[in-house]
Amino acid sequence: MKNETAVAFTGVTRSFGPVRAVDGIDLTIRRGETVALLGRNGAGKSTTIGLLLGLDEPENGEVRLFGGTPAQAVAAGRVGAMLQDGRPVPRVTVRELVAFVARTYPKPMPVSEALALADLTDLAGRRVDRLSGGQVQRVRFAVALVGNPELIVLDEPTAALDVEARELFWESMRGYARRGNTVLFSTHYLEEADASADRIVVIDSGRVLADGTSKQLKRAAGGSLVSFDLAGAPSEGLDLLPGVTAVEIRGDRARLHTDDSDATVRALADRDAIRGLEVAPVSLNDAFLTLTAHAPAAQAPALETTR
Ligand SMILES: Nc1ncnc2c1ncn2[C@@H]1O[C@H](COP(=O)(O)OP(=O)(O)OP(=O)(O)O)[C@@H](O)[C@H]1O
Repeated sequence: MKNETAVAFTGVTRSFGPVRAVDGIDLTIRRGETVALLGRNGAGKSTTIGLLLGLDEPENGEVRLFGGTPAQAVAAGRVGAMLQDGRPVPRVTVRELVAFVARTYPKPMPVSEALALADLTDLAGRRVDRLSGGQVQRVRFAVALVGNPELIVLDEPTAALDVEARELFWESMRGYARRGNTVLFSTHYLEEADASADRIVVIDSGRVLADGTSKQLKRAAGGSLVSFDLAGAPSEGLDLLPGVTAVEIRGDRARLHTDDSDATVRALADRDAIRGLEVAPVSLNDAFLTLTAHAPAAQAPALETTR
């Protein structure tokens, strides 16, 4: 069961007028995986999720869920979703709303279990329209999982949550994933992808730029960063040093991306260029910036981090 395919995109495209929101995506997600869809504003994440859920149709290519169409998987109750827009329903309590949704699924989990997973047990009797933004997000999470779906799709689930609420949310999500379920979530938060996903798919301009574990992405972007003060020395030739894959000069400081930091540091020592030397692993943030550096800028290049 573990290796069975949950999600398969093959050559999927979707345009809006001149904008190619999804531009030939091939993507396979196996059952039990937790995958982060990471990208800048306008990268194509929500469009991809809409196609996955069958809310929208691809122009070219095909989307399959559990070997069938998205509509079949959704109708069979195998998919739960938490999308970006969704207003609280007035006047019903949290328990009433979750119970109502549960009745629309063929094999729901007990309502109390969904409430516990979303950390809502203490709020079960409260009216949904009287909750804080973070509490409403948890209700939406409970609504997404009460049908006991094998695949849960979360579009920027922690947008607008504070740090503590975000951590609680991911704890709940990991609890759900540990039961063997498949999770796909989109985010701009690099640390969230790093901490909560088995695999990260970076998309930009509707294309998959990178796909792998956070370790693999960091390695693809150059394994370490070696930085030092130029102290007035010329920067020519730094790109030719052993291991170096890219060079950035910021003021008087040079930052070398390297896949062999030992060899790079030895070569710098030979040049007597080790003033203020620092060696650090590439962060996922650096990896993301390197990977998207050559792509055309998205409409709003905001890159958020949780720290
Ligand atoms: N219904 C639509 N009509 C016209 N253009 C659209 C529509 N939906 C999306 N787009 C465009 O398609 C591109 C991809 O948008 P999408 O919402 O998929 O990106 P995103 O990665 O989810 O962005 P964000 O992080 O800002 O939510 C953008 O250029 C967007 O303006």
